[in-house]
Amino acid sequence: MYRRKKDHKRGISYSLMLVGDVGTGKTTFANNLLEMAIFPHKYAMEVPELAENPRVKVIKPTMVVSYNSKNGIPSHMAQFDAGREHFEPGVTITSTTMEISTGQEQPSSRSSVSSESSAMTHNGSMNSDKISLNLVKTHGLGENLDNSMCFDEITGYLEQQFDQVLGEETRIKRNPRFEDTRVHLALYFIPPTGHGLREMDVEMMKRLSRFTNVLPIISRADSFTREELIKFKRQIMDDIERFNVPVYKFEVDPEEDDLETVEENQALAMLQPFAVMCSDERNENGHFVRSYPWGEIKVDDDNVSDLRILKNVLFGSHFQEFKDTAQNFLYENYRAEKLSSVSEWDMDKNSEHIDNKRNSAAPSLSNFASLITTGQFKSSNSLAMPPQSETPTTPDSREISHGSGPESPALRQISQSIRRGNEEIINNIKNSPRSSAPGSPDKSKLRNISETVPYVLKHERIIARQQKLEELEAQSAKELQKRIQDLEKRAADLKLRERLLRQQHLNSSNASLTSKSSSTQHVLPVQSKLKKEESVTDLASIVSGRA
Ligand SMILES: Nc1nc2c(ncn2[C@@H]2O[C@H](COP(=O)(O)OP(=O)(O)OP(=O)(O)O)[C@@H](O)[C@H]2O)c(=O)[nH]1
Repeated sequence: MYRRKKDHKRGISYSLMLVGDVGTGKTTFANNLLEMAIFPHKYAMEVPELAENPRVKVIKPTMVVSYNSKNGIPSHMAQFDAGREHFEPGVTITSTTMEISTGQEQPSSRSSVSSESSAMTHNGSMNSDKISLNLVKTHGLGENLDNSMCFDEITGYLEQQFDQVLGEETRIKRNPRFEDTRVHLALYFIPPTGHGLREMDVEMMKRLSRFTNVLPIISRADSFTREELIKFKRQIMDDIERFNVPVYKFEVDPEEDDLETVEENQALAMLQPFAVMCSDERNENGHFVRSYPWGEIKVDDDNVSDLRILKNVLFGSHFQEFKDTAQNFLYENYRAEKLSSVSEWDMDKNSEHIDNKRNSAAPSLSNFASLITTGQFKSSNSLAMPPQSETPTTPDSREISHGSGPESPALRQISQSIRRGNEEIINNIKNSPRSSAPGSPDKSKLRNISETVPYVLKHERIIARQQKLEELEAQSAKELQKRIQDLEKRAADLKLRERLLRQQHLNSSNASLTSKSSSTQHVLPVQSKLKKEESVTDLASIVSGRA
């Protein structure tokens, strides 16, 4: 009840991500989806007029939320300027939060928001009349020669949102203002090539699908004739099957679902991937249209664009389904994986990076291991460097690695016991979160976990980031070295060539001198002989001179 009241007040949170190559129409799509010119185009000369849709209110303006690639320094919460976006290397991720009113008091024109309202009330999935929509956009994907960094950046962002929830969940005292920014659905924009999926599309969608639902979208659908579009859609679905891309599928369960849902999902499955046509232009009736010399097309026309259907799917029929799948399936998988691997990871990393970590002020993961087995931190200053004189309550990985090497049976045994303890604690949290008496060891264990897990996750990310930077540095150093070698080789070649040319030149002048001297009846035989001896390679001329 309390949650519902809160939802009612704040609005149901919903997070969408728009991913795709540059120029695939993400900005135009977002503007059409919200029925207002909210996002400026990258190369637009004029900033569009805002606040055209009374149902949409911007709560948080567009901000950069990614760690951009500049030295790994976060540009977190920097204001975003679409006009300067191309100066940033890699990819930029922005987030815009808006409140969409879905109340019945609004005029019931055919719009995304009104259809969403009716669909949601009809499905019983929502009692609120507000949606707090977080629209995440990626900028710059496909602009770099090597896009792997962009993939990492985007999936890193998605993972970070999971980590934040995981950290929050494990706290004893929750933050009442915590905002869940897990992305429920990513719309992946496929450029209208007419040639199926590219390697980049397959890779990006696969990576996204670990953290969110993925819907492939064909952009700029007006590029195709009806037959071409059917063929292109078939090619894409074939590629999705062939490369096992786990996109969201409109599947049915005939035993569970009612007839209406079965029919609806079957129709949507036939339509997939949705092909949209969008525009910034409006006609005199306020409809978004694309006008061409031969006529005008409405972007909501079902004969040429799936935009209207997609809007209904996003905010109506599958709204709750996307949220549930993202939170109850994808996040739960991630959570279980993370919690069960964190202690093992700790042991491995500690033995591998023992020297690097010794001077690190970051929280030590070995704390996590020790608290799982004992329920106590090694030190109350766990986030700082542990004092040298401190005696740990359990043998931590440092001692183990000093004592008997990383592969010792003791280490394995401890790792197993940590795992068991970890699983036990997770089960305790799941089954009886309130069962332990105040001050009991379980409670202190839980408190310690709740304090540690957020730092463990953060620390893990920092180290991964550091490693990535080191890898990049090593790679660029290698490339630089290779270039230097190439340049040196080329310089040596050029020198050699220059010498050869000089000698050739010398030889030819000597040859002409010889012919002159012979024609002047051998007037200067000694000098010419001496000159030619200076040249090492011109053996023929020396021989002829001597002769
Ligand atoms: N023909 C056609 N053009 C479109 C469509 N949607 C958008 N465009 C045009 O495509 C160009 C790029 O559209 P944007 O919406 O800026 O694309 P984007 O993906 O946001 O681009 P970046 O900001 O570079 O990532 C603009 O000139 C749009 O007018 C469409 O459905 N059909």
